[in-house]
Amino acid sequence: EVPQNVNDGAVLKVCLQYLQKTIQLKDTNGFFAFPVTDAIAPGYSSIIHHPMDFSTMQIKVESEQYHSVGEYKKDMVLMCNNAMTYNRPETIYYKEAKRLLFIGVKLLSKEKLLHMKKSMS
Ligand SMILES: CC(=O)c1cc(-c2ccccc2)c2ncccn12
Repeated sequence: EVPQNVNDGAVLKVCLQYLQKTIQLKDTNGFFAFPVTDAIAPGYSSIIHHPMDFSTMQIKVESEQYHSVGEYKKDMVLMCNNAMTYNRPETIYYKEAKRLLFIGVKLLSKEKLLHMKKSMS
């Protein structure tokens, strides 16, 4: 019988891998797949001090740097807020960030997570 706390780390990792895959699928243009460079976004690194993107989040999931879904959600919200800070509202990047934020928050909602937890136990 595996003690529950050991199992919880494995369960969390499977949940985060599922959430990452599901949310990243919505980024159809791949705008959020990799860190934004100053080459494609002039002045980005002097405006955004805590950059975040899906490839960074993927590394953190695989190396078990997230200890809860809440910590993962914070990075997803940070990634979207960065895009809504740097880009003007009329740009596709801003609009895509807003859409991803809505999808992500809905997917990571309390009831969805409770349901997922139930289906895991
Ligand atoms: C996410 C973001 O802010 C972003 C992604 C991109 C992007 C564009 C093409 C390919 C990959 C990312 C981008 N280009 C200009 C200004 C902002 N961006």
